[in-house]
Amino acid sequence: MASSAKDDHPRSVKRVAVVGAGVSGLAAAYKLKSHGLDVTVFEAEGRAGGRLRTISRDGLVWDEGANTMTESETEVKGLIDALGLQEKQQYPLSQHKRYIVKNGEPVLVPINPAALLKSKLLSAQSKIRVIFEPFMWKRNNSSTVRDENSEESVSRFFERHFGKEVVDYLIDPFVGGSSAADPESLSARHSFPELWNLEKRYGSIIAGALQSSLFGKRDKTVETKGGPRKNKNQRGSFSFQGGMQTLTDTLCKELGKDDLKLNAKVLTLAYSHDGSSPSQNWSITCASNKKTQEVDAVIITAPLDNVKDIRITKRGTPFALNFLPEVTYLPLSVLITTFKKENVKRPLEGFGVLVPSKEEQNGFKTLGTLFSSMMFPDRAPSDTYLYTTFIGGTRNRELARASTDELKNIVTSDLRKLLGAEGEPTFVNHFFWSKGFPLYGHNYGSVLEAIDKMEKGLPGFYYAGNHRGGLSVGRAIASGCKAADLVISYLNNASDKTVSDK
Ligand SMILES: Cc1cc2nc3c(=O)[nH]c(=O)nc-3n(C[C@H](O)[C@H](O)[C@H](O)COP(=O)(O)OP(=O)(O)OC[C@H]3O[C@@H](n4cnc5c(N)ncnc54)[C@H](O)[C@@H]3O)c2cc1C
Ligand SMILES: C=Cc1c2[nH]c(c1C)Cc1[nH]c(c(CCC(=O)O)c1C)Cc1[nH]c(c(C)c1CCC(=O)O)Cc1[nH]c(c(C)c1C=C)C2
Repeated sequence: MASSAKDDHPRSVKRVAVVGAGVSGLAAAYKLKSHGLDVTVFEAEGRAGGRLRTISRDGLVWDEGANTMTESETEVKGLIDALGLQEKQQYPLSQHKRYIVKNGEPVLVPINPAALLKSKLLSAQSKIRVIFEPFMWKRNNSSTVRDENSEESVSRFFERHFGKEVVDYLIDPFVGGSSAADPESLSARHSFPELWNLEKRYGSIIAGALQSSLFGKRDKTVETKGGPRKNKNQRGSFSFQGGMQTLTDTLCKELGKDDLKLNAKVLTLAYSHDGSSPSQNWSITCASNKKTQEVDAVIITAPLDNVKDIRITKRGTPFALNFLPEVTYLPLSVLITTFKKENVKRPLEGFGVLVPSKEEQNGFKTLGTLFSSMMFPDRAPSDTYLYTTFIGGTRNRELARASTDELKNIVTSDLRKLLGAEGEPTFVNHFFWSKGFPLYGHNYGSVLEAIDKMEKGLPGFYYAGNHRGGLSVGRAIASGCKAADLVISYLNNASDKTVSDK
């Protein structure tokens, strides 16, 4: 019997390597370790956290990467609970107040039908089109539902349903503020999979969303060991006391120093299983330590661009990754500025303001600004406002690379127009992400296929992170946790196989 054979010959603990100490890699490592496996995380940089990056200096706290996250994925709630981080979760004040610039002025984004009817954001014609979308679809059923395999852009998808103004003043700023991309470059199927499926099922997006949320209410409460629990958190976005990096710092603490190798860029991965044993099929070398490390399975969370640089061999033969398509990356600059409150003449309360591309004609050059110290007052002294402004993305790749001085002038000019911020900022900090975001563009389907092919060709090799299934922190965590589950069942299957082979 399998179990007695196991007891007679206790197997040493299985070892797993995780490449990349961003939030997906750390979440995967935490799950594997909680499962009793030996884990080593290899990180190329001298710090862990990846795109979660918080700085505290001179009484200011700011995030240079992700600023908030949501609990839309069940894995997030599970992780926060397991880490005991609920007490440190910080919900932004007035987070549902979000603004979009129209004709040079910030306009509150309507969050219900009554507010939409009153809003200055859309013309009467567009409002009518939104309200009548469910009926319009029925009339134009055959012409509006697109071919399932077509690679339709986000702009075309929404324009068919709601018209051009909705794309220009709702969709364009929304995708800018959640991916730094523009609606023309994004694939509708991959950027809005839920809406894509709603259209397929119901035709009308609005009718579909209403129906599915009515039915969904039943589905959203899930049974867990601790009793029924809401699947989706209704409280919206959040951060942590001390900023987003609190999450990855806590994960690192749980892992322990020995299990996390910094300045350890992975250079080679060799799969060498010869059929004699299921254990330690993988050898790894990294930059800091040329000594080879043996592991049973590998999870890679490095950006695909970096994966191409790793030399992978399978039983002595190079495993060429030339089938991986080019991923387009979007550059982004993040500018932190502070102003004395008395110098900001029209401050706004809420989450932040987004600038549609159309508003470039009114002289705006930024993508948007988070009202960071309005959301989290403990992030700046009480007489100071701290703002986080984003520049670049698909809208202006060149500007993302501009000097700190040039960007400071651009941000100061936009904040003067939007909030009446007068004079120079009292503090400026600039962080440049040369490859801030992978673009979920029209070739994204082939990226997913290539990831599958890579995993199929390499036993015990799994890929996770924000290139797969979503850009958000929550999706990256979910992806890491899924990869950890796959490793666990791969190792269990391998052990069962050997034991029964005996
Ligand atoms: C400016 C900005 C703002 C954002 N805002 C938000 C937000 O508000 N809300 C939200 O939900 N999401 C936001 N995101 C997205 C989110 O932060 C990321 O998608 C997520 O953190 C990605 O995590 P990851 O683990 O997949 O990748 P990463 O964080 O990129 O981690 C990958 C790690 O792999 C390492 N690595 C690369 N190559 C190797 C190698 N060969 N060997 C070893 N290590 C290697 C890298 O150094 C890196 O640390 C934002 C991102 C940016 C850039
Ligand atoms: C203006 C540029 C950007 C702002 N944040 C980001 C950019 C590029 C990056 C970003 N923000 C979010 C995500 C996760 C996306 C996801 O798939 O969930 C990313 C990659 C969170 C987010 N920010 C906004 C929205 C609508 C979301 C989705 C989650 C949520 O609703 O909270 C809006 C928004 N982003 C920025 C501003 C100023 C802003 C609204 C006023 C900055």
